[in-house]
Amino acid sequence: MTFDFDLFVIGGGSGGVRAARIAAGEHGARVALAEESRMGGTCVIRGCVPKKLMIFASQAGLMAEEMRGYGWEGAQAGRFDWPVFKHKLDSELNRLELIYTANLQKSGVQIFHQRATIVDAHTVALADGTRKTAKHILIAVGGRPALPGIPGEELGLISDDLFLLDRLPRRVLVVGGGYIACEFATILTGLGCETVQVYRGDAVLRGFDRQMRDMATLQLSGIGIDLRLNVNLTRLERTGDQTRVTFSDDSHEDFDAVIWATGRDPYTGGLGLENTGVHLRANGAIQVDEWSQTSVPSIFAVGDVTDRVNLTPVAIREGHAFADTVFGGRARRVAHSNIASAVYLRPHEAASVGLTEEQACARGDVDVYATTFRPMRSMFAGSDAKVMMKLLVEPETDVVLGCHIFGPDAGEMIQLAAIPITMGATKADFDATMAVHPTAAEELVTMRQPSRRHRLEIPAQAATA
Ligand SMILES: Cc1cc2nc3c(=O)[nH]c(=O)nc-3n(C[C@H](O)[C@H](O)[C@H](O)COP(=O)(O)OP(=O)(O)OC[C@H]3O[C@@H](n4cnc5c(N)ncnc54)[C@H](O)[C@@H]3O)c2cc1C
Ligand SMILES: NC(=O)c1ccc[n+]([C@@H]2O[C@H](COP(=O)([O-])OP(=O)(O)OC[C@H]3O[C@@H](n4cnc5c(N)ncnc54)[C@H](O)[C@@H]3O)[C@@H](O)[C@H]2O)c1
Repeated sequence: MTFDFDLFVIGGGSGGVRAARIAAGEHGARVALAEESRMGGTCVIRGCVPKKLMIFASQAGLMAEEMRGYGWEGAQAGRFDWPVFKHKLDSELNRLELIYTANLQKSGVQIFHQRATIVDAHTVALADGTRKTAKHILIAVGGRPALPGIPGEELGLISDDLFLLDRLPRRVLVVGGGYIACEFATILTGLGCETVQVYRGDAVLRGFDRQMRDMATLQLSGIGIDLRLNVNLTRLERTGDQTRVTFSDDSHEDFDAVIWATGRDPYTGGLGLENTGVHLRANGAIQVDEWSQTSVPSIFAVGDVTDRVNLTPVAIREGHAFADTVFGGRARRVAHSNIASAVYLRPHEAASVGLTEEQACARGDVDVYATTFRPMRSMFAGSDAKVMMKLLVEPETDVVLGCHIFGPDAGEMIQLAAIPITMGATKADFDATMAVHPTAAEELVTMRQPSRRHRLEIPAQAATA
């Protein structure tokens, strides 16, 4: 049977673009890619990139405050001009989008700027009605913001909208306690919006190390966010140009904007998967094996649509491994353990790799080397901001199971700590490493004694059995 293409990729985001470029450019496959929106996907257009630029923009007030502590009398952030920033941001995203498109073209990928759906195991339908056949189909359609399912939810904004606003809201409510909610609340308050963040749990960043969650929770309030914990919303209504929010205790308040940051769902609806027999998980994510292959042998899926670890570098690795395996004759799997990540808060970021203290305790014995301190940089300026560094070590093997850093540029630090930890480094390897002085990161190689030792309690019956 002959096909129009060796590979048809649906979705021009992190995973899809990498897979298409490697399959076509390095392995000589005939590749097509369909993108219904802008090339680059979530990360480039409405995620990591614009978000990080906004984080940088948002830190002027904190920097001015710090500099006043260093003797720069009267240092002020000045007035933030959203239209000026927005214009620059738009130009930057246009530039990146063009680069992504050009790189695909240079690799020989045929691009269709339209939505694609699946007709059968080897056929894709484009929005203009044409059909294309391919030996393999790669689904890399990503995710979409999830709404909480309450009356009036359509009156709220989603994360995509933040990057499109004509003007910033004066008073804004951010709902959620995950990566997006915490980063967005940090951005908005830093840019001068009166920011309320509500979260239904007792500490933000569920899934992260508890001690770090507590520090992040404290910091959000410390930078001026009105953070309210153990709170839910029950309804949204329009009142003039305001959005009226009713909370779970029946109180209500008006905001210029409400932003949902209540998670993301795999974007599998309306994709035609019912025509194929591709198995989905309960949350709509595409079920794949270790090779990113679905239950239909010719169809593969990578990135957020598979809901494994929803981060850009993971989608890129999965796309690359797929292309090498299927078109390059080089079987490659992606290890989904020890994946480092960072939450870009200000002034201190929260960054992690490996097990949390809670996970390590549940798994077995663990020695915790942890320190919290005021770093010289902020202490001199008169700030109370504390840094936390933590290494979790398995006593029997001395292997470092996890590392957690809450501090300035923790994202940069965790990237480097992730290398030895991925290699299986022991605490002795960390100890043998000479410190770089004076840095905050030197604590990672100078913590001598465990702060606490957790030992797995073995039930008496099991111990004597
Ligand atoms: C606000 C925000 C901030 C983030 N920050 C970070 C961060 O700092 N670090 C990090 O690692 N990750 C971050 N992420 C997560 C990261 O963006 C995703 O994990 C990553 O983009 C997933 O890549 P993907 O290829 O799976 O999907 P996407 O990048 O979402 O790409 C999917 C593409 O498919 C297109 N598409 C969908 N359906 C169709 C169709 N039927 N036909 C044609 N095209 C289609 C979409 O338009 C989209 O362009 C962030 C996410 C958000 C929302
Ligand atoms: N810095 C980064 O690397 C970065 C930044 C942003 C996003 N991301 C990726 O994108 C993914 C999605 O981010 P996210 O913040 O949307 O998801 P998330 O899963 O991290 O957080 C969702 C939050 O919404 C809350 N929530 C869910 N349903 C709710 C409801 N009905 N009412 C009230 N609260 C509710 C949850 O308790 C949770 O706090 C992340 O898991 C991450 O993988 C990464």
